[in-house]
Amino acid sequence: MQNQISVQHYVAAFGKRVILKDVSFSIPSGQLTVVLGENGAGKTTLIKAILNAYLQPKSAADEVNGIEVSTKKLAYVPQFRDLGSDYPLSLAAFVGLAIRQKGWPFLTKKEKGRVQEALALVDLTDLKDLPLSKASGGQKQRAYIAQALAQNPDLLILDEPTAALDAKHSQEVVSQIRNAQQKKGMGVLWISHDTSWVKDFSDNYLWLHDGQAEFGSVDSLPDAARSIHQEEVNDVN
Ligand SMILES: Nc1ncnc2c1ncn2[C@@H]1O[C@H](COP(=O)(O)OP(=O)(O)OP(=O)(O)O)[C@@H](O)[C@H]1O
Repeated sequence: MQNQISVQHYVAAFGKRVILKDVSFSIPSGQLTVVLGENGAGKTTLIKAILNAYLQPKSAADEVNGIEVSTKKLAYVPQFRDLGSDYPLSLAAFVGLAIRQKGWPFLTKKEKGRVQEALALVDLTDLKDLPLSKASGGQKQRAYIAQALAQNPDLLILDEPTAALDAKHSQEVVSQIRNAQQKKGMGVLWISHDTSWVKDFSDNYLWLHDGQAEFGSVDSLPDAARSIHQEEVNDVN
């Protein structure tokens, strides 16, 4: 199976503080990999390095800090985005914004179809005309995910997309993303502190701990990775 991300001897350090020590792993294409690790383990640092490797011009992208990203289109949904209470666009227009061609004011029929499909994947079809500023936190989060999905990425990176959602809506987003990932055959790299769904809805885990990165199938997810996170989630609740 082809790898979408290959990391060889990557080191993350801030001054003398080493966060990740010489880590190596590969993330296969077309699968859902959940990134686990306690607060401060280096998850966001690693994701930033992966995004940088993707964004570098081709000549430099082959190996940036030992990271190679082999994907044509990457979409990223950050952890928190506040678009303000006067944001003027509807959910559908917001989703369409990401795929509208430069210099062309209208979406083509095909592009409109992509917007509709992305909204349907996160169950927002009925709310498509709602101004984004009036949407609830969970609806906004789903709109951000729909905007990423409408770009038809080969690789979707999500930074805790369910962090602000209650258990019911979290579960819905998890299964919507899993459905979209399987339907589109895309890779998903998903930072999560909630491990309750991981065994049933993902393929692999990448566990960052003690400066190391451990990759494996979710069938062999270590209890230590699972329980630490459950405790964190329970603490918050
Ligand atoms: N620009 C920076 N300068 C100095 N230290 C940093 C910088 N960015 C991150 N760190 C430190 O690196 C460590 C890893 O941070 P990172 O945000 O990657 O952790 P994380 O696993 O994403 O944590 P969380 O679960 O809390 O989001 C933390 O101790 C953080 O304070």
